[in-house]
Amino acid sequence: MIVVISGLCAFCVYAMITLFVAIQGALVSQSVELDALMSEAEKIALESRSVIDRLNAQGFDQCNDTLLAVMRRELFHTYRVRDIGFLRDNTVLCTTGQGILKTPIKQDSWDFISDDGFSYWPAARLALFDGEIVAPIVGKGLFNVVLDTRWLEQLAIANSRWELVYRNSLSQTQHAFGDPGVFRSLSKQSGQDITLTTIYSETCSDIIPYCASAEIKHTDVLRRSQSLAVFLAVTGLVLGSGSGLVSWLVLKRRLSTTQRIIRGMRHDAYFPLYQPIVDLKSGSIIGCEVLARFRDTYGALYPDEFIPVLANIGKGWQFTQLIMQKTLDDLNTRAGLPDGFKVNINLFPSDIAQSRMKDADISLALAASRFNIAFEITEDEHLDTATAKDCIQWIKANGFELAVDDFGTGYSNLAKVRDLGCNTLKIDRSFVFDIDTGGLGAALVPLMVSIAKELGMEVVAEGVETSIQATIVSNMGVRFAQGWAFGRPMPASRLEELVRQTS
Ligand SMILES: Nc1nc2c(ncn2[C@@H]2O[C@@H]3COP(=O)(O)O[C@H]4[C@@H](O)[C@H](n5cnc6c(=O)[nH]c(N)nc65)O[C@@H]4COP(=O)(O)O[C@H]3[C@H]2O)c(=O)[nH]1
Repeated sequence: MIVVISGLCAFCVYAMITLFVAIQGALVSQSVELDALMSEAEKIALESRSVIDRLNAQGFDQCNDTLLAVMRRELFHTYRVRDIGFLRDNTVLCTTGQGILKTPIKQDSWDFISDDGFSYWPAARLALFDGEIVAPIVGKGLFNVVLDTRWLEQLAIANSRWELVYRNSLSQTQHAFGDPGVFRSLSKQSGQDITLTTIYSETCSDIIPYCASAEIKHTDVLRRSQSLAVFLAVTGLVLGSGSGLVSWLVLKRRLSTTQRIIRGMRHDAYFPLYQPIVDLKSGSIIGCEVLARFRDTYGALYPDEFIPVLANIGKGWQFTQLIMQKTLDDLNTRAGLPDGFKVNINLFPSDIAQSRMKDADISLALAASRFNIAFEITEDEHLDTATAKDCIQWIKANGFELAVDDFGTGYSNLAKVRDLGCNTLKIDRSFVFDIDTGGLGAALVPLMVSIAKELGMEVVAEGVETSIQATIVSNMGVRFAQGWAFGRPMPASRLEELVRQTS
């Protein structure tokens, strides 16, 4: 579902961007085409008006062969006039196309008249060269001309509706050519307007009293450019499915964290780091806590991710043995670490509850090592069983120490700690982090210290990040501490170096 949604989202975003680009492109080409339309309209208007003015200036008052010859010569020299007519009293008497008319044609009254006296018939129906055509006519005095608008039609914007209007000195407009009603008269001299459905442009000429406008629907922008639509569809599909694929891979990778954690056991992904434990009085490093790390080809995972999974899938003991063995391999050869150096190793509650530790080869190897091994356990209901108690007895009888981890959180309480016969109490870092600003720890740590002393236990403060915190917990009677103030979890070689420096 996420894959489909993400693919669709990517497709929509992409489609919107492409549509926006296409609309901007359409707007630009609409303006260019409109300018070309206007320029052609200027040529038609100027040419037709000058033909009419020249003929009127020659003083003919009747239609004869001389006039027809003059009219035909004029027609011959024009590009944008198709026919010239001579008329009197609104009746066409002769035309360049048909000569002197046997039956003169009564001219309809004009649709509009310009400020300088030119009459217009924007869509006249007329017989021309034996055919009936619809063409604009303009006339003044004794002459009118049929305009050749084929260039205009060719220039007209495909799929766009467009209109050419005459604008008089009072800014009133009259339809002259194209699709009636398109022109809206934006208040500016020329302008553009994009609405939700259409793209509209208009421009007015400085030379002739005409304005041109064009309008295209957004949907037609794509229809107009079929190749753009195909491009949009293909690349959109590629992008949409690509994005879907990426989310699928991310999802798959996430889902397979458990697989990575399991595979990591076989592929040597786990290794231990060591965090120093410091004697606050002397400042020397008296031991370390073993903290597991995970790294495979996809990157690192942290204990908060893999420890609960390992516990859930029943791989706790296998993992504990692996870390113990690596710890021994790492530390045994480090001459810089003194005999009796304290090494704290974390156990899963199940390692004890199922008595895994008892008589295991790795437990015996640890017992035989030159280090003072302490097992860190978090108080847990499973430790109340007879099997667990038997295992704890075995642990103590074999010279190991027990430390209660994260004291003050979860199930831990002092009565149980006393019953288990723990040697060390590790105060959880949540009591330390705000101890210098009078947090909960400021009140509770002295209490924990005094009870631990009564029970004959050592106290380690976890998560000491600053020297101020170290001084405060030390003043509260805490003897040992662990935290970034003394070093982050580090490789054995670095630990050995630090021990040498501080001893
Ligand atoms: N904010 C802060 N954090 C500090 C500071 N100093 C140390 N820490 C972090 O606090 C955690 C202390 O270990 P933990 O309480 O035993 O808590 C451990 C432990 O319960 C468990 N764990 C780690 N390694 C093992 C292992 O090998 N076996 C088992 N069973 N559990 C392990 O995972 C927990 C988390 O381990 P990490 O992520 O390594 O986190 C470590 C350590 O990196 C500090 O000054 N400030």
